[in-house]
Amino acid sequence: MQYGYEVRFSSKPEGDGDDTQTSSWKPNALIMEKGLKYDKPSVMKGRTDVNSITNWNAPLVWEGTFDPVVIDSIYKKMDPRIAVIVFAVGKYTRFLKAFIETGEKYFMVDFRVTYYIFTDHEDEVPKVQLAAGRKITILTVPSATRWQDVVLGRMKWATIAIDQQIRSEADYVFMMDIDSTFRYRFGAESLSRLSAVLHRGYYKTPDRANFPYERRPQSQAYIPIDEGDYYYTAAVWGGYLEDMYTLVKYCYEQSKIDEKNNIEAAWQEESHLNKYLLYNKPTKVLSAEYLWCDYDRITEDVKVIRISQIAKNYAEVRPNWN
Ligand SMILES: CC(=O)N[C@H]1[C@@H](OP(=O)(O)OP(=O)(O)OC[C@H]2O[C@@H](n3ccc(=O)[nH]c3=O)[C@H](O)[C@@H]2O)O[C@H](CO)[C@H](O)[C@@H]1O
Ligand SMILES: [Mn+2]
Repeated sequence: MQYGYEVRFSSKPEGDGDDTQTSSWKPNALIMEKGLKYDKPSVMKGRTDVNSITNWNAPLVWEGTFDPVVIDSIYKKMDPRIAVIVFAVGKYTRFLKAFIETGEKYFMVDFRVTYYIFTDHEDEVPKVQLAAGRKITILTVPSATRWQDVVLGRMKWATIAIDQQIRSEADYVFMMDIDSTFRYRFGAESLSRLSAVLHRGYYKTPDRANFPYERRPQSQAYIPIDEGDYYYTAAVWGGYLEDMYTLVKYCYEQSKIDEKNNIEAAWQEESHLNKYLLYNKPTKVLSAEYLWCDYDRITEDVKVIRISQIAKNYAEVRPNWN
């Protein structure tokens, strides 16, 4: 039985051996084991109903655009340490159990994963049995009276935690919303220097002017009406630790400048994230399969749902309304 619980923040990690273990992970090394059996890839056949490449030549990942056997073999060779950063502040601790339990079933199965749980209610973190090589680290953060402070605060606390601790413990970092459950494989095909997920509500929006980007020039997140590629969700994003650190810190710093100027971006850190990713293109774009939601009809092109956002009563779970 492994719970692997540790509670710490500013203190130096004690470690169980895992933390200091050097990983064999190397960026960009696409080395596959010998003798692996898998279907021959075709140059002619593939998904024809959706685009699976961006105009900067990055993969746009859908079910059917990768072979899990091949991808897993490559990334298992690197055996990266994967950090998942989630916040469960106030009433959001109720989402932890299902998130972790389903994560154990579908998220990076057979990989080394640490769930970093940032919470103001350590005692409400459930005991979930984890597979070998996986653990939970609890980090305490202050409570909040505005949900906006929690969602933006994520950028601040994640910046500090990466600096103080996570940098020496992980190769990849994912930032995720906690109000979600895994439903289907979410695996190594999602790994790259910087991977962002298309927001399910806007992935088919034909006109970029209709993206909910921040449109006020006074905000650091401002994007002119005639610019933009896609609208990305801030509920799931990931990449190499240092690239993620740069981006998380960017969102934190930009929102601090906004705060000084008495402005809050339309969709908080999501607006800053979208601004960054417009000018610093992600190296993989993950389709809306990677974040759907319980209350939206499933569209024809979405063959599987890997994470689904739980339908929740905003007024009931959030500390404030609007
Ligand atoms: C699907 C999607 O695009 N999600 C975005 C959308 O989220 P949502 O409307 O889904 O926001 P949300 O209520 O899930 O808040 C985002 C996350 O912050 C944490 N939290 C929030 C409030 C609180 O009291 N306690 C707490 O722990 C928790 O991890 C939660 O999952 O808008 C937010 C900002 O407006 C963020 O950009 C989310 O990533
Ligand atoms: Mn959410």
